[in-house]
Amino acid sequence: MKLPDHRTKIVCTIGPASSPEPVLRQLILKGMNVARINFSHGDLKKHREVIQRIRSLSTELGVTVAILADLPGPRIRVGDLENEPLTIEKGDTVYLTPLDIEGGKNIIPVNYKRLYESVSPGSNVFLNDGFIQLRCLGNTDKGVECKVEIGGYLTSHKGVNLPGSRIFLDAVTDDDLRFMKFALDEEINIFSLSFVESASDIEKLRQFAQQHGESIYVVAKIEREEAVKNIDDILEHTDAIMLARGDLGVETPIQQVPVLQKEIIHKANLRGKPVITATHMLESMTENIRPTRAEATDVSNAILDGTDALMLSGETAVGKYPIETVLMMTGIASRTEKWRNETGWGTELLTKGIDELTMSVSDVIALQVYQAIKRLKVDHTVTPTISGQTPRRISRFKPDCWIFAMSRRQEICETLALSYGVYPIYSPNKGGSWEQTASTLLKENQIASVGDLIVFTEGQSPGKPGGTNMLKILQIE
Ligand SMILES: Nc1ncnc2c1ncn2[C@@H]1O[C@H](COP(=O)(O)OP(=O)(O)OP(=O)(O)O)[C@@H](O)[C@H]1O
Ligand SMILES: CC(=O)C(=O)O
Ligand SMILES: [K+]
Ligand SMILES: [Mg+2]
Repeated sequence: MKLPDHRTKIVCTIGPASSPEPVLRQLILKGMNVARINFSHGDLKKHREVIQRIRSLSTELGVTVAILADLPGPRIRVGDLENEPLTIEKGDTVYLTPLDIEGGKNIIPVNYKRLYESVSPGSNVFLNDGFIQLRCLGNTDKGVECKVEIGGYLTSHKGVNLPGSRIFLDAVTDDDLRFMKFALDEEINIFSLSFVESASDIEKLRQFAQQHGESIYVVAKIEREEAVKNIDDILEHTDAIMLARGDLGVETPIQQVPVLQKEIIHKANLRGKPVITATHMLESMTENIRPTRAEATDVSNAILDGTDALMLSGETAVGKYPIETVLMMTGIASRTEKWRNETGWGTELLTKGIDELTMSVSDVIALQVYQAIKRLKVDHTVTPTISGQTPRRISRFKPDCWIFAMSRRQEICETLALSYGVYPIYSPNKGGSWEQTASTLLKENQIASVGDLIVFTEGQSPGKPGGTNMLKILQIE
């Protein structure tokens, strides 16, 4: 058991650059808490190999590493292009076609059958994360005729966004269900869903899992205008959210992304739902060994906004420096957290508005744990947990001490890999009190020493989730 220097959780997207065993090993040793598998890319055989590799490294190194299966949702993509990259110039006319053909000069295939119905003259179409912008003129025999407003280079399978247009695709597609079945068979129980619009999309995923006898942890990806509008309801139903800034910056005005980030993180914090801030965090490190100043600042600011986790995408999936990128991220995180703990910067925001929420008994206990940590300079928090709720409720305040979450269930430990400052400990604990088990463990691992203050939470009816109703403050003897 070795505690990291940083308490912000690190999510790495795994791709060709990070799949080899030695790279995965280093990523885990340097601070990766969650491995994200993006089912929009790669093939199932490769995914299975990577999943098995991560599991065995996690056991060997004694580090909890959660696996997050990212489902594409109703994602529209460019099809295959004959010659790549295709140069698209401002002022050109191009045709978008739903036919499954190879794209070429001025004709771009799109994997969406009902394209003609979704767009109308004047609609905007964005390609490749919004870097290419088209305006629709109308439907023709050749396809949807579009004028290029902003040109660029296009390669196969890049994303297509139709902000403001109605999309006739299921929120959870057949592909999503196929990927989900595969992931459930691999004993993955953490899923993120792309392009969520409302809480019912989340419920569909849960129902499918239930039909397979599984209960899952859902991360709703906030990347559509609709999701921003429905954020309160989504937070009510989801387990966590991801600020998927890549698509969010195309689907909503990019100028609004920074304030949406702040508002949405705050709302999620208040409700004790973990947040992952994603996309372009250290983007330039995909190619370079040093990030830009703006990127370093972005990482730090997301932490000060109250994010639980930070995500790397291309940086670790296809980048030249996956390990260096994680080290850079954890370095910025530990500096920022130390400073926040010293100055209290932004911490008043973490409790702002909490009085207006209805609170359960365990919410009140969590708030008291936070007060105790602040006022008594508590050294460690220990929370035995069944569902993970108590440690998550404490974690939302981003306190200045580790929250050791002890659970009899490995899959709950994995979900806690997403919560700020939570150190999950899988502990079958057959016989013996949690208090004893925890004190012994912390002493044996030289984490706690004589005189240390520990906050310990407990439920009166052990075995019942949501039953935490006690708080004890103990001194290690
Ligand atoms: N398993 C994989 N195999 C091959 N390439 C991958 C894999 N995962 C990711 N990549 C590459 O890394 C890039 C960045 O990863 P990311 O997960 O952000 O994908 P994206 O397509 O940009 O995002 P999204 O699917 O969430 O819209 C991708 O564009 C893709 O080229
Ligand atoms: C991660 C993701 O899906 C996005 O940023 O759009
Ligand atoms: K995806
Ligand atoms: Mg996206």
